[in-house]
Amino acid sequence: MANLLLVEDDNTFSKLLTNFLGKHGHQVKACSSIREAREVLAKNDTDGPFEVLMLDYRLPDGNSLDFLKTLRSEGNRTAAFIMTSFHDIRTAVSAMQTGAFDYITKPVNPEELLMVLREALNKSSEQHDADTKASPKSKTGSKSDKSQNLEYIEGKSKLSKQLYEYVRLVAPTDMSVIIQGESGTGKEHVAKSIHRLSKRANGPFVAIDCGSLSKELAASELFGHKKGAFTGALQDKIGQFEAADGGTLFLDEIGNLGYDVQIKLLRALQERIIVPIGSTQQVKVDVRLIAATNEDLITSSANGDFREDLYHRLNEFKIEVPPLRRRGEDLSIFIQHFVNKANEELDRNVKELSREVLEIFNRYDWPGNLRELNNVIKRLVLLSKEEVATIHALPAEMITVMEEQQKPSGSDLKALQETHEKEMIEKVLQEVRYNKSKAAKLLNIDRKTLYYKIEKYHIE
Ligand SMILES: Nc1ncnc2c1ncn2[C@@H]1O[C@H](COP(=O)(O)OP(=O)(O)OP(=O)(O)O)[C@@H](O)[C@H]1O
Repeated sequence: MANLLLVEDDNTFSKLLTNFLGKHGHQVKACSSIREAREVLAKNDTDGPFEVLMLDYRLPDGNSLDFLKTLRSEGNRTAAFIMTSFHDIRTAVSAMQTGAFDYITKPVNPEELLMVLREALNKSSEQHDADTKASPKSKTGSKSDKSQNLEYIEGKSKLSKQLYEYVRLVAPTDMSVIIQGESGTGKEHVAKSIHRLSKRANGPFVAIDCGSLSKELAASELFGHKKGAFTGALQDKIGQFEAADGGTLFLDEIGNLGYDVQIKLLRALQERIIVPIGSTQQVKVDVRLIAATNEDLITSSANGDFREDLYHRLNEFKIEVPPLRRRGEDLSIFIQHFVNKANEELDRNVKELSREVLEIFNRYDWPGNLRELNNVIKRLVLLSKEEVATIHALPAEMITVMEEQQKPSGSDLKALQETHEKEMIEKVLQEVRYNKSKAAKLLNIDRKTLYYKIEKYHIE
């Protein structure tokens, strides 16, 4: 039995979920707004802490991503997943950067819900194990490796070949690397590949998700602390820099680190020395750093959000991981890989996907990249009892959205105009590396109009 917090403003759906989960042995506390959820979390009068937060995306007093961001910044690290309509999928994708564990599309399929919940509970217990361990290799705040399938595939497209050529080129050196790419493109996989092909392969690979750390926690997580250094520092703690000694430290979503921590990080990189919080003792460390980001750190440093000196120190080598929609023939290779993986995990025997499903997959632009493909296939396999997975196991709204996208016909002038407008905006944004001011200027519209159109056309 698990203790779950459900935040959902649709009362009928909320009751349905509560009953359904109750029948499966879980205890659910349901709230209908962020305010109410905050009160419940503050009181914490349930039997023990919540193990999983299930959050509807749109709530009457805000959206659950902002809510989650606040919770994370306050140090709450309970596993959370977002429930969202397919229309909001792009937002759900960014949920991953706010430290959500996963997302699930509405209407929620019961079997899928139980599967995601099971995975969230696994994650929650791993987190708990890590939090209660005070050993030097404690993975507190770090991304755990345990549940991840280490098997990976490279793909055959030109972009993939180039990607892995760079990986093999930089791996044996001790250079710091920045891995840039959209959410879910496989940046962590690339980082692990570099580690495995490096001279440090026998040393530890420690991954930290900077997106899910509060500003206060980040410094102690990276550099460790002495007992009593701050409220809550009940014992000495070794930071992840030390845990990664002799190996590789992977900092995911590095753009989320606060300015103070950035200064400390720069010093650690330059001098190869760290000082735990509350200590005066310097500790020598031998760590290779790999950082990942899905934003353009040059722009962030121009805006003053990211220190330029740190950027240059990290950027000894940069690797761009291409989005799935640009990886051409790789799509079918990844489909096969994820189908095999899902068959194994879910004890199914799906041999192939129907022609309609493949057509949709080929046309869809996969904003959540490999993670989204993996999720959609997992759902497809879970719901397919036959050897051929058909369109019926796809989220209904995915099919609707694809049908809508197909609509612009030669005679539908408005739709054609909109398609052209969308393509033009995407092209210009890419040209100016997503600098919106520059893009607005080139397109001869004001920034506000550009933002409106980006939202309207769901441009990333
Ligand atoms: N080359 C690969 N082969 C097989 N699976 C992969 C590969 N790359 C990524 N994946 C799978 O895709 C998902 C996303 O990968 P990963 O976490 O590495 O992406 P990411 O870019 O680091 O994501 P984020 O931006 O959210 O940090 C994971 O489930 C991972 O197992």
